[in-house]
Amino acid sequence: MLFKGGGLPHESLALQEKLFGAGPDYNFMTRIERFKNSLVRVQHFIRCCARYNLHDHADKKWFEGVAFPNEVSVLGPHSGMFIPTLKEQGSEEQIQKWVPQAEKHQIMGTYIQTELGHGTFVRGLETTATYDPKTEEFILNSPTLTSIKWWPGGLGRTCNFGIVMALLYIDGKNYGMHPFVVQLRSLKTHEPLPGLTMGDIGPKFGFDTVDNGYLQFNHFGIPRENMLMKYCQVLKNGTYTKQTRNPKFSYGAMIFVRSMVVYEVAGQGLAKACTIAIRYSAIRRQSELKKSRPEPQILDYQTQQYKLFPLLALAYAVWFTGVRMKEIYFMVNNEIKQGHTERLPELHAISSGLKAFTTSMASWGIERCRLACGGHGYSAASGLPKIYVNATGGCTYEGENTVMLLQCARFLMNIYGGVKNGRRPSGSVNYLGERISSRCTLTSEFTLKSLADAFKHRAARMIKEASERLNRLQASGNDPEDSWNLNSVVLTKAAEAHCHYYMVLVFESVVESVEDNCVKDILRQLCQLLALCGIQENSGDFIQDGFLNNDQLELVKQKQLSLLSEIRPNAVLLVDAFEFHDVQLGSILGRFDGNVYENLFKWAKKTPLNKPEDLIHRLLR
Ligand SMILES: CCCCCCCCCCCCCC(=O)SCCNC(=O)CCNC(=O)[C@H](O)C(C)(C)COP(=O)(O)OP(=O)(O)OC[C@H]1O[C@@H](n2cnc3c(N)ncnc32)[C@H](O)[C@@H]1OP(=O)(O)O
Ligand SMILES: Cc1cc2nc3c(=O)[nH]c(=O)nc-3n(C[C@H](O)[C@H](O)[C@H](O)COP(=O)(O)OP(=O)(O)OC[C@H]3O[C@@H](n4cnc5c(N)ncnc54)[C@H](O)[C@@H]3O)c2cc1C
Repeated sequence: MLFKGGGLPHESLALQEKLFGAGPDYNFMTRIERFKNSLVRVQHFIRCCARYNLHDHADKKWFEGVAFPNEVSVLGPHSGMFIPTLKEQGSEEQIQKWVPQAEKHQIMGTYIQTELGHGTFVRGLETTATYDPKTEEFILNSPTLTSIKWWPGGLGRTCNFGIVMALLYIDGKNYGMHPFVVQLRSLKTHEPLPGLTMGDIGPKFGFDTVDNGYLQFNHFGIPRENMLMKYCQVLKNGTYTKQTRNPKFSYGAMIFVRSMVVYEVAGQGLAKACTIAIRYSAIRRQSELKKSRPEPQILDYQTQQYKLFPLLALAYAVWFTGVRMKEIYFMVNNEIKQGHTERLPELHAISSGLKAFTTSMASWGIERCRLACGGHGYSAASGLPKIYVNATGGCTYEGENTVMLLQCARFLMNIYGGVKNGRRPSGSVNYLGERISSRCTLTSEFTLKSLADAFKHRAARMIKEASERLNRLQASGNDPEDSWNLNSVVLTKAAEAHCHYYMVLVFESVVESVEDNCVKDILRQLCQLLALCGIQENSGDFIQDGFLNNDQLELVKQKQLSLLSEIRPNAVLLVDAFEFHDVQLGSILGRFDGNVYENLFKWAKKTPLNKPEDLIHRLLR
């Protein structure tokens, strides 16, 4: 119950749907078959939403977890970006016009921003939307090869609508990037409309079930009413008006998805991988621990525990951080709706930083889980390759991770600069207003408070040093931009240290809030392990200014090792607590019943290469 909350009823409903549990094995399908299979599931999912009255985004998400296990659903961009952007950036009339159709899936949309030549640098996008007051239309055009839209999910074959980000031109003047609602395909024939050249961009590392696409505009007209006009308007005569609000509001869809990715992608992906690797390590026996004794479960090897338990602790930490990130998003977004925009920069910084920090950690962790499963981890039957390729996409989409860390660092530098000028920081950065203590309070007890304080010290010091280095670079004659670039490695490390502290702090607060003493003790062990591993892996950061000494580092190592034995008896229960159904895991190694070998054998016999096939037979004969 620590995890699922309201999710169980919707998962159970979805599990009753035969279509979601049955069908050919995903691993044996070609990309086209995977895509078709996914479309059949999408259609069934849409029918289920109507049948069970599923309207709420969270309810649908639980249902989707079973309907599209370990795949990214092509509905993701529709429900995660198209609808939220309509709601957040549309006027009341525009919301009334498009949102009900979109929610009933009568129109299917995506978010069309990235181009062949630019993804990261949004201000460098080239697609134009030129207003023509005579026809009261915007003319969308792709003026160059590099301006062709590239990557949007569902654009290739599925979607008939999209929100296109394009540069608004009126009377030759460039008003910057704006969102436009564009019908892409006929609602009758599903053919692309004249003036549009579009298709799928081809096979990828993962995301087989998503038709990421391209789109080239050839002077394509859309009605004036199709520019999303909540914050900016273009009147019939071409007059441009805008509310005196932050121009970065048009980046709102990205903040939303980044905030969700921490839980939905990093948290879920790593928790699934840990479930598979730890369950498997409990049934797999190998070698001898003691002569002439039965082979031990591989989970009894300390080295195996050392590989997996820190990842288990990380999975819990990322999960809790993801839940907190969602709460913060909805809280600040509500404030923004009431006109209070003060916390937008902090929301942008923390969502960018955590999206980058957690997807990188999860991606690395999932691969470690796969390696920990030995040979069978390399088989698709483990389910781990599929989890990895989908989760690691999160390091790139919605803002490449290095770039996101630099956005977080930019905010930290602003705040630290403000503190130097006497301003008091608040929220996630309030610690930057405190005096950095040089005294380390870590003792062999390793209280969660003392551990969190160590991460606070590290983050504050690294932010201070990044800021001072930036100033030094400028003082020695570099201009601000070059100074930033020459300091950017240091800046990303400072942003990571900030996010790391935030994650430890969230975990600590969850442990403190648990009432059941037994659960609290077990979670405390995990939280300690997370923090101690963080200290050991980054020990240079903690000893550089003499905060930790060698004796304390030795204590850290000792406690880490003793925690491995303490966590061992609960390890399998701790992954069972995530409550992933076998259907969601899609893994023979991670089966709940532990019946791995029999099912691996059955699975291998079904592989298409074992079927009679003329050409192969002839070539081999
Ligand atoms: C629900 C679904 C969940 C699960 C989904 C799973 C499936 C997913 C399927 C996959 C789906 C994948 C879908 C996809 O992938 S959709 C495509 C996603 N694309 C990106 O994410 C592009 C990344 N690039 C950018 O966002 C911008 O270009 C950046 C941010 C890098 C620079 O931008 P720019 O050059 O314009 O800015 P600046 O650096 O000069 O800074 C100027 C000022 O602006 C502030 N600033 C910047 N940005 C924001 C902001 N957002 N809110 C508030 N403020 C912001 C900034 O702090 C600075 O403030 P100050 O320092 O001056 O005070
Ligand atoms: C699976 C997937 C799904 C996607 N779905 C969508 C979608 O639905 N809609 C959509 O519009 N887009 C989508 N995208 C595109 C995605 O948002 C972009 O690929 C992403 O924002 C990264 O931009 P880029 O490709 O331009 O990377 P680049 O910016 O070219 O990154 C390449 C390298 O350059 C570095 N770099 C770039 N700029 C800087 C800088 N300022 N400072 C330091 N280093 C820098 C990066 O760190 C990276 O190492 C998707 C991408 C993927 C992989």
